[in-house]
Amino acid sequence: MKIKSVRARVFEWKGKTVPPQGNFCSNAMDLLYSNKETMSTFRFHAWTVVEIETDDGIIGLGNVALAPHIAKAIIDQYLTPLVLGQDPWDYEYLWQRMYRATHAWGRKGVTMAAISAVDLAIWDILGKSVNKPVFKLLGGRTKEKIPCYYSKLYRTDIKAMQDEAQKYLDQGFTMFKSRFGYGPAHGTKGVAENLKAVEAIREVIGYDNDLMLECYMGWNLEYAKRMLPKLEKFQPRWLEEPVIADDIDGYAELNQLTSIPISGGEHEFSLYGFKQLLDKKAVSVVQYDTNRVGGITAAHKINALCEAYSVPVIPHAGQMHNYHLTMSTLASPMSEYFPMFDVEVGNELFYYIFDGEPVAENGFLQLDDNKPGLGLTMKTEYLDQFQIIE
Ligand SMILES: O=C(O)[C@H](O)[C@H](O)[C@@H](O)CO
Ligand SMILES: [Mg+2]
Repeated sequence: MKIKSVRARVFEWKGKTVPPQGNFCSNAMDLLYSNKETMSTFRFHAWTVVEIETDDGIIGLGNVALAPHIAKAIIDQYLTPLVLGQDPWDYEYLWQRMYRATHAWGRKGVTMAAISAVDLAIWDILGKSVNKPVFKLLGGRTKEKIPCYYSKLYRTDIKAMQDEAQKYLDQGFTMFKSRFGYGPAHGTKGVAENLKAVEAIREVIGYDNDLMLECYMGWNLEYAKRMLPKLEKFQPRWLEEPVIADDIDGYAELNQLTSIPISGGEHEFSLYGFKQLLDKKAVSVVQYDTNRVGGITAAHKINALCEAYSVPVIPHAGQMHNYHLTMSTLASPMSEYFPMFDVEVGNELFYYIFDGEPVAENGFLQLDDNKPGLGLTMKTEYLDQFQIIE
């Protein structure tokens, strides 16, 4: 079997979006005095879809959400020539070709995200060519079904957050992730607001359910050191991305500071990036995203690394490419899960582009043993709300 063609298209969402709200989610731009509209630089309203066709007519689907237009350019100009005419079963060799050919300027960020998209499409082909779901090629079914946590609860008014938590508690979720709205730029009032929201959600879900707290790189080491002791009484299962991804020593200091585990990894890349995080004990939960980190070829290796370090893997964002990695290893106890809703930050765009995503039932997800490849097809019902760039 040989790769005959690679097609990368950018799906730009032109449909309805939830307007950005103030203090929606702390983020790396908050520290800048000029940053007026929070999260504006972290709204992903486009997605690049990669379709790789083989000489025997199998089409594999890959995807990338980070800087999709740049990712497409990298795929078109650099990665496609490296995989055309090659056997997709030589996926490690092809991954190394893409990684080494772009090493001088790639390694992390959008280049690794572009490599991930091509790699996902290759694995989709592999599964389809042997009529097996991808997780069966990685280690098979390690769970009867996948526990998942409800991920949203962005900062808004307290009553609305409590109503949202109650709604998904009633749907059977037992694990919830919420976002802080405030950070170092918001002073002691922001600290109080942050604590008020955590307390309010705990009032709804109680202490028999898990609560995870997300900073999305919006704090700094000093602020996080002030906040962690104040958060201990709320027993969060983890505190996520308290500082910017490059502050690995900051992560490591925070991870030893209190009883609260520090999580991260959705902005880390490649096996080497996670070796560094684990060697420094920077995180107690690894959260790569398979469409960023280097695809399935890289994520599968990181799963093994995490197993060796006894650090759980809970991939970012849910989405099918991550579910196969969670299903295929005991090192991954659960998945993140965003239900389908109006396009806001953009993680939800996945539901508008692809068909096949499992819907959580009572806080669990199921994958189909009989659905070959990643198990995704292209959705048509929202196509008129996308501008597609070939
Ligand atoms: O952990 C996450 O889900 C990410 O950090 C979100 O995608 C991001 O939108 C901030 O919540
Ligand atoms: Mg996160």
